[in-house]
Amino acid sequence: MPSSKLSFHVSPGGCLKGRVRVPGDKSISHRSIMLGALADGVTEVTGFLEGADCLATLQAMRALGVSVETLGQGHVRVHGVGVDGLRAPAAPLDLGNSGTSMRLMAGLLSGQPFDSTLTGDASLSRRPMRRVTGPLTDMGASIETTPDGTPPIHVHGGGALRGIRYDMPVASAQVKSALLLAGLYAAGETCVREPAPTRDHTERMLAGFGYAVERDGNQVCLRGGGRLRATRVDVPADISSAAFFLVGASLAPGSQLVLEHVGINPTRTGVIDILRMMGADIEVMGAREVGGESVADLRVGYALLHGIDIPEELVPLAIDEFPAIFVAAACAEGTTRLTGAAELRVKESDRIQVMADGLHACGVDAQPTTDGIVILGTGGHIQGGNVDSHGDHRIAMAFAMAGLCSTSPITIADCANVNTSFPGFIDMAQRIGLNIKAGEA
Ligand SMILES: O=C(O)C1=C[C@@H](OP(=O)(O)O)[C@@H](O)[C@H](O)C1
Ligand SMILES: C=C(OP(=O)(O)O)C(=O)O
Repeated sequence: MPSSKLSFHVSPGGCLKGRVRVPGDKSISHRSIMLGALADGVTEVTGFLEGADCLATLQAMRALGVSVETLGQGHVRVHGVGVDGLRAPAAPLDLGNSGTSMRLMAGLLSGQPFDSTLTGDASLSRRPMRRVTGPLTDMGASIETTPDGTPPIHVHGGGALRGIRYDMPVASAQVKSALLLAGLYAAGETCVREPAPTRDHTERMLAGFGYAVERDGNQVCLRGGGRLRATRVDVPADISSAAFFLVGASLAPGSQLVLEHVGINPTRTGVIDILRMMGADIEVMGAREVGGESVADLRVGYALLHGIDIPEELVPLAIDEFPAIFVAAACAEGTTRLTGAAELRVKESDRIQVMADGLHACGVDAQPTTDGIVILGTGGHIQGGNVDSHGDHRIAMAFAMAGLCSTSPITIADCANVNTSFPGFIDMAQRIGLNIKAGEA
């Protein structure tokens, strides 16, 4: 039976208790492999996310001639080949479900002397790529998408890149990172200006690999032609995965949970701010610096949540957490309004429409808008129902948490892609008290 038939079945009730460390940060894991590959020397990565998305990046790097050892339990050793050491791949690079892999690799491959093709699954093949191919073309790259601007992407290598100054029309860390990676190969300076702060892991990690990056307000610049020095990367637990349990524990009376060693880079903590504005009881404990990134343990207990108008400036800082936040809003007292989040429509699914449909299936009044949603919280429980995740990992895990505030079971279809970002989700969720089972639909 195809794995897309995997479904989750959540029974109502229960609460979340204990201490857990969710898997490694997806964004940092991707970058550790890419920069490790381009560095001189051997990079040791610990805490690496062994989910399908980051493994797609790892396989792509192997196909480009980089030796990458997977030593178990998130320990990966990357034998860097230097900025000029990649080799032409023998076949198209299949990046599965991973937008980050495709967009960052498009930048990286634009600077190579060989041709390459990037493909993905049905979801990735619908996602917009002109946001990277446009500015890469301005840098002198020869790069094509389909006429719709979707994958596959064909990169014709061998051209000379030149640095540009680019004002991003959308706040996207993937676009910023793609241009910085291409900028490593460009003559002169590449500068990217963002309309609002987005995750800055690329800039931080480049600095960790000894590459000079200048940051000034909303602009980041680097000069091409430098080299990267291998280093150690300790990947913190992914706040985007922790977010599901922050929401679940907030919704279920009796919950008391500690999420260990979570990355709390300020460009990622919008979910904590938003949930606290809604009344959540979240404590950041023992904040510390690990390899250029901040980490902390997060304690979360049950709290009565209320609806809010989500400040637009928090949107890029919580962009992947909205499916979970919508579930919190559905169980909260009063109305929650989100605006300025049209980007949610071009993720692994149209997260505004798919969440609205799922919430309707659970009896919640949720009105999608062009750039957001209005959710009328029930002030307690929602109904159960049958929800379709459309193969979107974050939708599947968000509705799994909804079981903690539903009156009857919730069945969620098409959940296999949870493995892209959170392998072991079912086991960990069961261990801390969620009444969830996975099965073939
Ligand atoms: O750079 C990254 O690692 C990511 C950036 C974000 O995408 P956008 O750049 O499209 O906002 C985010 O949604 C994605 O999960 C990971
Ligand atoms: C949008 C996401 O990832 P990507 O763009 O890498 O597919 C996500 O993980 O929520």
